[in-house]
Amino acid sequence: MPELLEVQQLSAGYGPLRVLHEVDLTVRAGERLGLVGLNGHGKTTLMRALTHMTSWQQGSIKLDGAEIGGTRSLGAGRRTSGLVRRGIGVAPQGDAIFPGLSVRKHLECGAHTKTAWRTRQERIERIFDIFPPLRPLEHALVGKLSGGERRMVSIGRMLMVEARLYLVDEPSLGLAPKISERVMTALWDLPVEGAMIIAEQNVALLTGRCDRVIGMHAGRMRGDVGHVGLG
Ligand SMILES: Nc1ncnc2c1ncn2[C@@H]1O[C@H](COP(=O)(O)OP(=O)(O)OP(=O)(O)O)[C@@H](O)[C@H]1O
Repeated sequence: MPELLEVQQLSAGYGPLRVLHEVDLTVRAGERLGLVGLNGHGKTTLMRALTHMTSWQQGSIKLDGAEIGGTRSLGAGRRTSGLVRRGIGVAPQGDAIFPGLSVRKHLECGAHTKTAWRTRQERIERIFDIFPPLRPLEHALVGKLSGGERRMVSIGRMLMVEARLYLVDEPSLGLAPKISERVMTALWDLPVEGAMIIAEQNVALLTGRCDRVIGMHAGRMRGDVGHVGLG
């Protein structure tokens, strides 16, 4: 499989704080990579650096061979919308949802390309097939949903366009074990042509639901934990 994401010597942080230290990482097309590490070791910061959401960064990030990294000393988010258009989809930690909007409106927010907007109805149907509990909640306000349902909305919104690289940050956070397993299994079952990185503290949840798991400790990669996929 060709390399879809190639990260070399990526450092990033916030103000004077350096969180990532010369990270190297390669992800192949079709691969689902689990990123494990304890709280505060830099998993979220790596995902933010891939979308230029840290306050500064340096190092190379190649997406499908094109350089999207480089040195940036100020200004989180200036290139983020361009990177999303280039094919990076994000389900951020802790949902980042709008409590006053309905499930349908959230999913429509994810349809940000012209093609996705034109075909949003069938895309929403597909999300309901992936997460059946959302179907009867189509017009419910997201603020009234359970944690598990909100997580499904957040991931569903990410899936409304075909991304090359999906970044899913701690899908199990705050969820009951059974619901976490359901969400993780749905992620594993998705037919994805690009690649997916799933950050997770609970390595057991990744077992059987990722092709490869890498550890992260104190802002550095800790090598492959192992190939734990089913396929
Ligand atoms: N916006 C920010 N400003 C300053 N420091 C931050 C910011 N976000 C994270 N940090 C710090 O960066 C370090 C790494 O945090 P990060 O969120 O990347 O870790 P993580 O492995 O994803 O853990 P978590 O599971 O809590 O998200 C921590 O020391 C954290 O306090």
